[in-house]
Amino acid sequence: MILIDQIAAQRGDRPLFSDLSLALHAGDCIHLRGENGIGKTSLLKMLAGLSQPDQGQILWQGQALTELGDDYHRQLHYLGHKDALKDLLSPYQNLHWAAKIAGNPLSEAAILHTLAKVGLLQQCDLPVRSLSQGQKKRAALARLLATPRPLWLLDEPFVALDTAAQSELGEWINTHCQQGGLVILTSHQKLPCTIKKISEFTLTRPV
Ligand SMILES: Nc1ncnc2c1ncn2[C@@H]1O[C@H](COP(=O)(O)OP(=O)(O)OP(=O)(O)O)[C@@H](O)[C@H]1O
Repeated sequence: MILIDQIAAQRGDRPLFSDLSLALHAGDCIHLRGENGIGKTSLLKMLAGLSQPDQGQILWQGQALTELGDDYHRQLHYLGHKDALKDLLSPYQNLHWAAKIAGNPLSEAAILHTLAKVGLLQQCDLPVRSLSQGQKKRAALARLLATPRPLWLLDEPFVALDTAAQSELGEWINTHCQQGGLVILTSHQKLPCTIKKISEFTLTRPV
């Protein structure tokens, strides 16, 4: 599904990684690990097609990301450290507009159903800026459930979530992988045991 083919990247004079290769398949859940500043977010952004490696290439279904452009972006959900929510809009409006802009408009019933799943029905019309950190995270995670896409790239998705919400996200990840999706996530936290099958990949400093 994804082939990372001998990529190298550096920030300023400092190499982040070099000669990094990895093959990831449908159904995989990968926990990308490594110390602070090692390059996990940088790698996730490259996998999301938001930045390019300095050397090597990343392939999706055999085609280079650089050739696929927007076709590739429609295959994935990228949840970064910033939740990519419009603060003045409500969770309902955020979901409505995100789906519409992505070309997959959602019905009112579908939006409310999704917001109920992430536990935000009561807050669905409040501006996001008035929500707690955990509620904001739930509003961002709603996109995963609202629009099915095979690849989930999740940067610290468990931060700010309470224990129950962490378990639920673990179940969604589990189901997604069982249905042939691919999940690559970073986390410095202990992962919920609801994720049944997960492989670790640890980034280390280049020698
Ligand atoms: N836009 C940028 N310009 C310059 N340096 C950057 C940029 N983005 C990241 N870096 C540097 O690249 C290195 C890797 O950062 P990155 O965010 O990928 O690490 P990380 O492994 O995700 O860390 P953490 O576990 O702390 O989240 C850091 O030293 C960071 O300062």
